[in-house]
Amino acid sequence: MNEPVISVRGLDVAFGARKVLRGLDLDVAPGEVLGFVGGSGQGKSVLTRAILGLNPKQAGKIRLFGEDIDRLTPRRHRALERRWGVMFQGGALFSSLTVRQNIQAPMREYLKLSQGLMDELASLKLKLVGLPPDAAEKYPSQLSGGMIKRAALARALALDPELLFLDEPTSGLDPIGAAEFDDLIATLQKTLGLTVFMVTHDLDSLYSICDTIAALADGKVIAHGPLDLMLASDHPWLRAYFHGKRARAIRRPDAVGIEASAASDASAPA
Ligand SMILES: Nc1ncnc2c1ncn2[C@@H]1O[C@H](COP(=O)(O)OP(=O)(O)OP(=O)(O)O)[C@@H](O)[C@H]1O
Repeated sequence: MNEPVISVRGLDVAFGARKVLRGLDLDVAPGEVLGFVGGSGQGKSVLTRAILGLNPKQAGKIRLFGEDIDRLTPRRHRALERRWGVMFQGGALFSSLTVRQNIQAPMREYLKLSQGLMDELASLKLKLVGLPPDAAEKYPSQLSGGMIKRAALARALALDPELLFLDEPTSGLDPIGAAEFDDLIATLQKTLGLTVFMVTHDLDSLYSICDTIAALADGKVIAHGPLDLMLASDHPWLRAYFHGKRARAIRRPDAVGIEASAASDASAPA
């Protein structure tokens, strides 16, 4: 088996007396599109930030592209950072910079390129995420919610990453916008061969673009596998999540049996 792109073992993260992650294990394989789910406040963002080295951990090992992040020299760590892109919740664009400048921010930080080349690259990234050329000179406050997401995705792709972290990419989008954004992620993943770690509450995204799903509860990954494994799980949180009232609205052509079993489970909490 190929070495995982992300490997987490025995991860503990606490804030004071509050233990958020407790001995968490997770592997993400090359090319995998992982949807990471869990109740609000369970620690999905904390895990993402710990993997990115932005949250200190109390115990455990995190390996990225086979490298133990605790054993890297600052120079090696910086080289590794260029191999991933992050789209933070809400986009987190720099409000005082134009879209073009936002996309070029990682290039300025990590690469030494001429302004002309950075302009060409920024135009390319805009095209890649389906934004019109005139979006380049706009400020985030002049963009719609959907355009902000696309601009944030373009910035996450600025350094041609192999690994993409997405924190609730479709939140706040209307269903059509969310479906278009899912399609965009799926297309980019295939054409660029990305590994994707996506925190989401969006059941449609899980059904339509994720190869596997990992669920977080009580500080641990309680299940990790394809959708069918999640649907078959007896874990109360997974049953509530995948067979609750909201889940029943989701229809798949091949899901007759699943829907029948969900419909019969009238007692499952939403
Ligand atoms: N810097 C911090 N200091 C103290 N507590 C924190 C810090 N960051 C996160 N927490 C706590 O850790 C817990 C997990 O937060 P996190 O944002 O990871 O949840 P989440 O699963 O991403 O939730 P949501 O789905 O609502 O975004 C919360 O109780 C939060 O208050």
